[in-house]
Amino acid sequence: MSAIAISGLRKSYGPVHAVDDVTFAVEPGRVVGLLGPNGAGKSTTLGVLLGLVAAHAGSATIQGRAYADLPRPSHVVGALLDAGGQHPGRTGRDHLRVLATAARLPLERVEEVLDLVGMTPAAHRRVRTYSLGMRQRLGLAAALLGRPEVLVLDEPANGLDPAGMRWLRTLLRSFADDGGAVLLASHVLAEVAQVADDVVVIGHGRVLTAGPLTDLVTDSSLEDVYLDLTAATEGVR
Ligand SMILES: Nc1ncnc2c1ncn2[C@@H]1O[C@H](COP(=O)(O)OP(=O)(O)OP(=O)(O)O)[C@@H](O)[C@H]1O
Repeated sequence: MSAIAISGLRKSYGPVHAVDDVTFAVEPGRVVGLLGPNGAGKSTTLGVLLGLVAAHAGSATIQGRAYADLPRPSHVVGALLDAGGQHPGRTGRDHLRVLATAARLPLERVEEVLDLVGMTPAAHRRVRTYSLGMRQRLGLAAALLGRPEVLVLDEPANGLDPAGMRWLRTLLRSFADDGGAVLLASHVLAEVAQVADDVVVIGHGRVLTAGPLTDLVTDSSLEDVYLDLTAATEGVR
């Protein structure tokens, strides 16, 4: 069974076909980069997958079930969509404790994930004092809380410094090498090129290409391939 299966997915906002018949899968042990220009439909696809956006047609499942039907979702999937969802007045540690309590996870796990993302020294500070990169790290800690088998990440490298980018890459690689599956939406092509096994490129809501990175990038760089593929869909809708 695929870790993530998206099939014939459609979602429109008025006249805009945000997602227009999108089909792809993420297998266990793979890091899949979801690429596409601004407004291509990446966030909408992830939103449907995580039960935040209702699709008009098709299906999006995690380990064979819609998100809403997962018995203990935090044990199955960890998501980082928008680091802005963190309460600014809470400390980083309290933010994670609230999430851990809601998911019925032991509070010791909070200390483990804080350590994992390198945030232990800043855990007592309020989120409003965090830099973007620190909020991203806290968001990743939240995603990892339930020891999920699937990670769904929207622009996780946003705001990370070079050391943070390398740390993230290592984390995602070892997560996948342990059998986990990662779906990673990103604009940072160099980052995707260094970590992804497979790439799905979408433009104007449609899949332009999908497959192993090594098949896509032979003589040219991922940037060249990506810009060629998306040239026809240039400009936001
Ligand atoms: N809530 C909404 N209401 C109206 N239109 C929306 C809404 N959400 C997304 N859209 C539109 O759907 C299309 C796809 O948007 P989406 O956010 O999925 O793209 P994206 O690939 O994530 O873009 P970006 O890289 O800029 O984050 C865009 O044209 C966008 O304007």
